[in-house]
Amino acid sequence: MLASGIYSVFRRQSTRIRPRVLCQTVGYTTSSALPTVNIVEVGPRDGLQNEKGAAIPVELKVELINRLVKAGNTTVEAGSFVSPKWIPQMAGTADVLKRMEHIPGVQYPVLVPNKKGLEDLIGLLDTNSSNPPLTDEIAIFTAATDEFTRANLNCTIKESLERLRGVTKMALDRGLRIRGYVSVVIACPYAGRTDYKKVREVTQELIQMGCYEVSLGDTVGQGRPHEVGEMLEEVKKAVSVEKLAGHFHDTYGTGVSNVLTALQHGVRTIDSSVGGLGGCPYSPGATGNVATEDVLYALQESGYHVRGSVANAIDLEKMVDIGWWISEQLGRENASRVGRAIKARRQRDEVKLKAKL
Ligand SMILES: CC(C)(COP(=O)([O-])OP(=O)([O-])OC[C@H]1O[C@@H](n2cnc3c(N)ncnc32)[C@H](O)[C@@H]1OP(=O)([O-])[O-])[C@@H](O)C(=O)NCCC(=O)NCCSC(=O)C[C@@](C)(O)CC(=O)[O-]
Repeated sequence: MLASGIYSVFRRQSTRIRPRVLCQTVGYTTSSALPTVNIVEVGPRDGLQNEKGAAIPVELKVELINRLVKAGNTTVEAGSFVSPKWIPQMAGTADVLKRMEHIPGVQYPVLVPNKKGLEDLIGLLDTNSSNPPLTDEIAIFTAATDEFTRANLNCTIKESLERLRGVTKMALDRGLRIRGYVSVVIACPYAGRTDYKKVREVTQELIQMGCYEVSLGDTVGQGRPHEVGEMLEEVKKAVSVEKLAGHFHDTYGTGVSNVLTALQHGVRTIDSSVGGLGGCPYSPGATGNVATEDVLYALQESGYHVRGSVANAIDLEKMVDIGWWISEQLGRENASRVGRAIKARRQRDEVKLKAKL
């Protein structure tokens, strides 16, 4: 009964995880009949890549990833094999992969922009025949406007897709799973409002190349819920909603609303970032991703089940601790509203307890 329950929930996610491995390794159970939401924790990549100032030590990145997995996250983006001249904070991703814990059943995708990044990753995998492997998943990325791809990848959309065709072929030949990203799906910092038809075309191309899923990025964090809904309905004309994920930055405070809208439109995978870490190096003024804590709180008792490995969930209280810990380590404000509220609640509880003693 339990096993079939687990399998029926995970069958729809068969491209994301392998149920049998998962059951044996992290001992998940899920009897929930509720629709299951997958969280892709992007803090260690999308979050940290945008931190200004001194280089973030490898040890800190490793500790962040390990803590996130202990809190129940089952997909944690671990870094990028990009040019350190372009994104200095992602230097050392190979060392991060080598030093962090690898829990069977947990996915640790890494971004690669081009063949050079993929060759570096494959070189690393070839010299580390660990089981489980250091990673078995890459994420590739492009955008829905030429202006943004020029800023982010130094080429047009068409050129980026041509490059990515070579990357995906090589990755699939190597047995790696591929996740795709399309940035600026609602608005672009350089080109204004995005044409949703372009989002549809680019998403479709990434799926045809072999991505098992494409994450649609409101990179600027400017999207309003109705716009997210309109964009998704356009993309769904060409791509099945099971293959779509939502990636919302929270610049205008619409992150959680946009997550809920995406779920209403059938999306079941959401990217988010502990403590709301991040921004986008090529989207001036954009804040971090919607905070994972805020998403978890919004989804409690909402009719959705969030998949995770701690008591069959992601532990919100532990995520709050991590959000505060990493914010302090980085000397930044904690951007999670729920993180701040829960800390205040804990302080009040402590005062009440002391008063009773
Ligand atoms: C793609 C390039 C390299 C083109 O940049 P380019 O300058 O046109 O590339 P190039 O081929 O001329 O190479 C320039 C130098 O970079 C090196 N290089 C080249 N490739 C690599 C590599 N993979 N790893 C390490 N080094 C690399 C290459 O070897 C060379 O070194 P040099 O000869 O000058 O010493 C550059 O534009 C780049 O690295 N862009 C990455 C940008 C990036 O990582 N952006 C952030 C991630 S996307 C994002 O955050 C959005 C997302 C996914 O979260 C969703 C959303 O929110 O919308």
